[in-house]
Amino acid sequence: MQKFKELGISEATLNALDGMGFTEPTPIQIESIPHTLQGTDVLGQAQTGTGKTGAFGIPLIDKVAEKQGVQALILAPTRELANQVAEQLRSFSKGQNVSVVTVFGGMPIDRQIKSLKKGPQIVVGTPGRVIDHLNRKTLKTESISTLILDEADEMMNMGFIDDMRFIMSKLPSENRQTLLFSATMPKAIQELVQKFMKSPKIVKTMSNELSDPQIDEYYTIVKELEKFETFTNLLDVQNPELAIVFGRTKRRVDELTSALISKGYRAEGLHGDITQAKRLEVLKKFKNDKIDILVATDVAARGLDISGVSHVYNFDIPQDTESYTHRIGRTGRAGKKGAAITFVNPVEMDYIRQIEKANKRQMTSLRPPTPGEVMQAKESDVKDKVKGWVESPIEGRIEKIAEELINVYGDQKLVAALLQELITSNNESDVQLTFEKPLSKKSGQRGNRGGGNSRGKSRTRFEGKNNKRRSNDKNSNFDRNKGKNTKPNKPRSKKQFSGRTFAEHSK
Ligand SMILES: Nc1ncnc2c1ncn2[C@@H]1O[C@H](COP(=O)(O)OP(=O)(O)OP(=O)(O)O)[C@@H](O)[C@H]1O
Repeated sequence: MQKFKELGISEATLNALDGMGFTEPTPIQIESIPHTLQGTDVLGQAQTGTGKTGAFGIPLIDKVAEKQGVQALILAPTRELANQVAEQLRSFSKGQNVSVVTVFGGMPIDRQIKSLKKGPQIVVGTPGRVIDHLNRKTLKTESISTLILDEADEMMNMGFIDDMRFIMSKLPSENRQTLLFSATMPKAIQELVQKFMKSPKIVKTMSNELSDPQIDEYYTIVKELEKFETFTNLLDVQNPELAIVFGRTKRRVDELTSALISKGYRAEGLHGDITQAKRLEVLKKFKNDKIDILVATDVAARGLDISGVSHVYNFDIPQDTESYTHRIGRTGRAGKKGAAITFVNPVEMDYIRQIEKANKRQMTSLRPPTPGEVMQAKESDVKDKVKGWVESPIEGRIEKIAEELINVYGDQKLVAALLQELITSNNESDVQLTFEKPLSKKSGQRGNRGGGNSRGKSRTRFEGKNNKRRSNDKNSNFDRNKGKNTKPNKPRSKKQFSGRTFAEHSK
């Protein structure tokens, strides 16, 4: 197996990689790093979770180290992704004199201006805020020699094509190296971006399937009104380590989050109407195990790298195959296994077939858990919890109440009554989600997202009457969640990942 050293990476960067546990480069890193170091433009495509950030980020550190002024600009479609890329670059450059600054909307511009004045070598940002800084002349471009477009197809889907063109027009072009990476590269995008690049080297390390074989893919046929119950039943039976559940709209995400919280799950929502500070806080909580379920719109579909995500649930079927690929790619990362379960209304089955066809993979039908399986899962969950409770310190006054109750009812009867209450306690709360129309029946040709201008040129979109243009909610900034019930709930204990076993005997 090839080592980073053989790819021409410097000793200083090798030390940082060693500290991160990056012993061997991934295939996309092996294939693309030599070209990047030579200064060639690269169009890189590899499956989700296979190290594309390192593919452009590791050689970039060697390119910019010790230089003065902004050397590289990286554009990403969402603020979370910009932040994550910057964090990775800081890790790659540990111990070296490389400074990385992020610029994205929703955060105070003054602080960004101050950071830019200090002359970082690398700036990572979302297109809107980068343009803002270009117009204010607070982002100096004269020494930029590298432009990186991360998830370029998504930036185009979001309508950033003109913004990207504008940004490129403001950068030196003669000796500029342009790198573009994504897991999905629709033809229209390839054609379009090649105009911005100089004889790019196309590096593809995809297997035949677009979806990662590390991910077991299931679909569950369920009617709209039964979705929530089926979902919580699956959560109880599969007991994910961490789960991301995707809803189609912001309203759906808000309602689903409140409903999960009311049922005792540790969940929080993420969408474009939530303030940026809150969005970053929610992600931090998810990464630090303070919540188990992240409920999100497609704002979380691209690039987010959170280790421990064992399950992705598509509560609503995604509106196009690229979105499906990126959503499920939040699990099964860096060689780990994961499971993705897509809920499908009986009238939406054509969409499952389209995904299968596009990804050249069959999905497995997963029947909803039976009441008996759910009850069994709840019982074993409570048993696990009891162990922890018994081993934790218990206050004297509680011991006293226990003594009183045991004297009245006897210990077995008392424990049985309490267990029954624990196991069935959240069953009664009634949950009403606003009815979402299923995607309309049929089609399957290459679709257009509608909406005019440059949006919608790149996506293999399912066609149908209900396919309104996906709301570009990723960077808007209005906090609708204020005042919503976010009180902490009983944590649920973690069990071994059981998705596959369950699926196997439910085929
Ligand atoms: N050479 C390596 N050795 C070990 N771990 C690695 C290596 N390269 C990347 N990783 C880890 O693999 C995970 C996925 O990497 P990354 O986020 O770059 O994937 P990606 O291909 O950009 O995925 P996506 O398409 O979803 O954006 C990260 O946690 C990263 O730290």
